[in-house]
Amino acid sequence: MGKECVLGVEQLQMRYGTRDVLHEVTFHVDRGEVLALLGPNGAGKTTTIEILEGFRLRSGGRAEVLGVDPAYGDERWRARIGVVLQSWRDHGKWRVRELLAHLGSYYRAYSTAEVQRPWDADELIEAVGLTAQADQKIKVLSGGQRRRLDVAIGIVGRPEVLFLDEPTTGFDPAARHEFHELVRRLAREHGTSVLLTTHDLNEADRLAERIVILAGGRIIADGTADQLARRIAGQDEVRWSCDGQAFAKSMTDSTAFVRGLFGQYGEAIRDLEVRRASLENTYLSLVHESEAR
Ligand SMILES: Nc1ncnc2c1ncn2[C@@H]1O[C@H](COP(=O)(O)OP(=O)(O)OP(=O)(O)O)[C@@H](O)[C@H]1O
Repeated sequence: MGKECVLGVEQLQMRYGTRDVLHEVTFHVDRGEVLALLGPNGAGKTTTIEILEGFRLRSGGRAEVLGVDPAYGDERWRARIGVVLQSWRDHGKWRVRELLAHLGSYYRAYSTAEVQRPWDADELIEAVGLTAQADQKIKVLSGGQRRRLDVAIGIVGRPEVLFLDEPTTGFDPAARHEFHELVRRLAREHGTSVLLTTHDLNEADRLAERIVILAGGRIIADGTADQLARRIAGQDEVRWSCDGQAFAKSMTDSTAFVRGLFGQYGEAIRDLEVRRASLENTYLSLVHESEAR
């Protein structure tokens, strides 16, 4: 079965005044796919996401989300997308369950046979790990708990496409782990397509099936973490020790190297370790390469 593209930009351009900040950016996301948009500060990630959310008008090129040009998305279209915005501080007096039930009620009119809207408030609260805080006022929540609430607000309408702009900033490691599980479940079980920006390369590696790297408003890489790693030389690092001496070497074909090593030294080889280039190495190398051009 062919994959269904739910979101895409082609030759996308953005100009602020006389400055071009996006240059012919082209990528797409399939149904149920998690795509991470990475890039240094100022690369154009938020601008791209805001254009796709319909919050910003592009200067050129094409954009489509769920078959609609975001510049002309109506309420029905908006009900099918989810956006995680930063903290709902103005609602400090509301209680968690109360706010989610209230916001969810706006989506009821957009419920369909395939997608029941909104998400039941208690089920949603459990899914984001806020059960113990369900009856607390928002102003007493910790930073990480507020962020979980932001995520709950973003998905209360059971969106088909979810935009997450640096979603786990301020999460403790356990909250981050639970959040990753939630995003995977949304993609796998509910077919939600996710476009995520993050500076946490571990997060991108764990969550995303595909990674797009933007630098200076241009796409410099697009592929799986493995495909990107293969683009940089010396991708694997092999470490071993022999007769009490430690060795380390970077190479492209570690399998052949290890075979040769055992052929030559056999039983004398100890502490063998083979490491694929981390996404961090790959990312730094690709960004550095693009800056040198
Ligand atoms: N409203 C605006 N007016 C003028 N320039 C802007 C505006 N918003 C963003 N920019 C510029 O556009 C470029 C891209 O910004 P954007 O916020 O999209 O980058 P980003 O990749 O999301 O960065 P970060 O990782 O720091 O969040 C930057 O050079 C920024 O200064």
